[in-house]
Amino acid sequence: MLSLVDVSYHPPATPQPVLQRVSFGLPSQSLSLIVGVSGAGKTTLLELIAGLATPTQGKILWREQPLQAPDLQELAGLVFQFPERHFCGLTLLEELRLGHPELTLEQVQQVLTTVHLRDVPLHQPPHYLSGGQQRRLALAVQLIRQPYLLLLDEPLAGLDWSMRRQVMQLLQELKRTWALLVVSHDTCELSAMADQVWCLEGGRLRGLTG
Ligand SMILES: Nc1ncnc2c1ncn2[C@@H]1O[C@H](COP(=O)(O)OP(=O)(O)OP(=O)(O)O)[C@@H](O)[C@H]1O
Repeated sequence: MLSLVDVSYHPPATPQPVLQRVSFGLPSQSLSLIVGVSGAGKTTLLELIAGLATPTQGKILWREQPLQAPDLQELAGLVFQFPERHFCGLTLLEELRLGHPELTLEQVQQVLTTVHLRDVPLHQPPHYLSGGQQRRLALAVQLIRQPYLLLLDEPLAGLDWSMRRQVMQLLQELKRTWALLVVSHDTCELSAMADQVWCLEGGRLRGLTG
């Protein structure tokens, strides 16, 4: 289990801390949801867990051991909001192998099967995929690194009803294997499948359901 213990984040540029004494645990095979209005600190929290920023106080632990940013970068896969805007590969294969040219075709096919993109040709440009397929590719880009934890920033944003359903179905499947943490500005459809739901308000976290 990955745990946050009294994590605060107070960059010098802000009069108030962005996050204050945030504590929670992320068990494997579960989906946790954090809701909060715009500016509540949701993305900042994901960046701390992904090792892209460092808490100014508190600890992030993995099996009781404190973790540093490089450990977190290994353990967590962060899917940004509108991830399709950040695709750089000219083809699906290139996108999946960015930074990991050693990945075998078998590993690539395996992850594409996991996200139900097995039938899409590997030479297809990512931008030719539908919105729902692009979100699934963004998940595959993180899954292929075999993280413990998937961090998802507004995974349903900008999708129509049928694409939202596709992505939700996939998240339901992924939580059988991975720990998932989703942040969103509303309680959205995902709260029905969440194992724990918290609200982030004024930099503090409070539980909504368990
Ligand atoms: N390093 C930093 N320096 C100054 N301010 C920061 C820093 N990191 C975060 N903030 C501020 O913290 C606040 C929370 O930002 P964050 O993007 O985490 O919110 P959010 O809940 O994800 O919002 P949204 O839903 O609009 O994406 C913002 O006001 C942001 O400007």
